[in-house]
Amino acid sequence: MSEPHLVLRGVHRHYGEGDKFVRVLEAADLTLNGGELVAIVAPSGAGKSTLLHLCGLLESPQSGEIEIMGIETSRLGDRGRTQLRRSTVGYVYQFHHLLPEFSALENVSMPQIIAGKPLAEAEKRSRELLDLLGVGPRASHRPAELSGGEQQRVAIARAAANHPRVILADEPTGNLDPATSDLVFDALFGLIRNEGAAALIATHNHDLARRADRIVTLQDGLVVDHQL
Ligand SMILES: Nc1ncnc2c1ncn2[C@@H]1O[C@H](COP(=O)(O)OP(=O)(O)OP(=O)(O)O)[C@@H](O)[C@H]1O
Repeated sequence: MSEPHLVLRGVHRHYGEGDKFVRVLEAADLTLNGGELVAIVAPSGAGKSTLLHLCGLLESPQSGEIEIMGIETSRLGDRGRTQLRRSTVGYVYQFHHLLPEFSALENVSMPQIIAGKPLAEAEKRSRELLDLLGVGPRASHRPAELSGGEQQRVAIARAAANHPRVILADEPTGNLDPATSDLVFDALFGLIRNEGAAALIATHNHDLARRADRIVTLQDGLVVDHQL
């Protein structure tokens, strides 16, 4: 079997001190393999966003190891972390965060251009992704000219633009109605399988979580397997 895309070992993360001390993760372990889709379902404040930020190298743990594509990240400096994040991680948020003055095609091309890809190649990849996610016909539309579900599918295409090995999604359907959530999840699932990425998706939607390969929750600072 190929190496896991993401591994957390004994990760500890707390915030604040004294009466503001909040222990979020105590000794969290998690392994995500390529093509695997894991849903994380836990109550508000349990630490889902914290876990995703740690996996995406946006925050550092106080102790423990986080490995992405075999690279142990604790000894990397800020530049090394940023480089690794840009080349291996794609992030999808609850609100799409697309750039309002740019078209769907430009929004998806942007991270590729920043990574140094020539424009024609970037646009080719963007069109493939937009087609795969069912929003190809909206490529020239700006975010305000798209529905909520379309905006979110463009945001997923953008997250996948640089072939990330790990896709992290924080409530990606949190502000969509059930039918649209289903559509966006279908698109996200199809994409992850197609690209062979590993995905960790925080969601409050149990029906969607059940469609993942595995469901985990956070309990006493640990990541534990969960059945709904
Ligand atoms: N920067 C911070 N400083 C202090 N405490 C923080 C910080 N970020 C998060 N916390 C605390 O850590 C805990 C976990 O927060 P987190 O946002 O990870 O939860 P969550 O499970 O994503 O919640 P929700 O479902 O409501 O978004 C919360 O109790 C929160 O108050």
